[in-house]
Amino acid sequence: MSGAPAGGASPSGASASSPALAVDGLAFAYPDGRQVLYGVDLEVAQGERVALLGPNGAGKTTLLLHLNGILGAVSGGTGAGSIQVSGLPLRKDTVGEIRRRVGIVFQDPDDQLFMPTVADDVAFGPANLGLRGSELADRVHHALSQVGMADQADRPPHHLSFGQRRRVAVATVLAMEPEILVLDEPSSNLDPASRRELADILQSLDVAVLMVTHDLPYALQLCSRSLLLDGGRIVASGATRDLLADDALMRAHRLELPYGFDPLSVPAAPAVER
Ligand SMILES: Nc1ncnc2c1ncn2[C@@H]1O[C@H](COP(=O)(O)OP(=O)(O)OP(=O)(O)O)[C@@H](O)[C@H]1O
Repeated sequence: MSGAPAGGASPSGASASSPALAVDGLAFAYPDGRQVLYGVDLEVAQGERVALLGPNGAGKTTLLLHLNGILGAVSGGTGAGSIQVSGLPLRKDTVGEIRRRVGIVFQDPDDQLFMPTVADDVAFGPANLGLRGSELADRVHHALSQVGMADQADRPPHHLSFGQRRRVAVATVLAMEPEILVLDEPSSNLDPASRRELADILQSLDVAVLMVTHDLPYALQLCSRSLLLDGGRIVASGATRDLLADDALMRAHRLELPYGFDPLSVPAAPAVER
């Protein structure tokens, strides 16, 4: 969480009372001219978990890649709009701090794991921030403990199962003590037990989450609120249960629940006051 004083802005512009993430009027076209985002507005409150739903090609990944400046104006691209993370605006001079604050867990853990051991991978980011010695070791141990992988610290990542590698990828991001955890399809390719274990881990974390997912029961279980992106626009926003129970909305945007799944029969994730 932000170290800024409650209710006031720090010299960096960060504020503990600001939303964890605020996106305002985000528009973007790829260099080939294809317009993918059209004025996207969204907010994730401190401690809130929000699902970003939408059919293939809606622009979800394109949006995620803007959140830490991989795409967008700070990377030399074109577009419009603004992004703030706990009150700190994304700009060329803040992109380093924004990348620490926005922890993106990509769909393929092997995109994020490249060191000889699990501990080395988790240490990589905090070591780049300047942590050393016992401070670094404690940070690594804590992040691995948060995902139940502390006993695997000395193993090479490629000896782990896919589900374990995804948990380590989450730990690499948690070790940066982010303001918001951004997950791209966290339940994809997981067996039912690994899927449930990851849900338990995500529910135990005290950090805001924005989660792109096609796994609608997962969104319902973990996220009290969902946003629906289609054609580069937020077309619906509300309680996940209400969105999933809206048959006409679901059909209009190519979202389908598993056969026989009734969103009204599942306890909804508790809402966070915003
Ligand atoms: N590098 C690129 N250059 C041009 N167009 C791109 C590029 N990357 C993605 N697109 C286009 O942008 C649109 C949105 O893609 P994006 O991957 O953001 O959607 P998505 O909602 O994440 O889809 P999915 O659910 O399939 O992952 C698609 O039409 C895609 O073809």
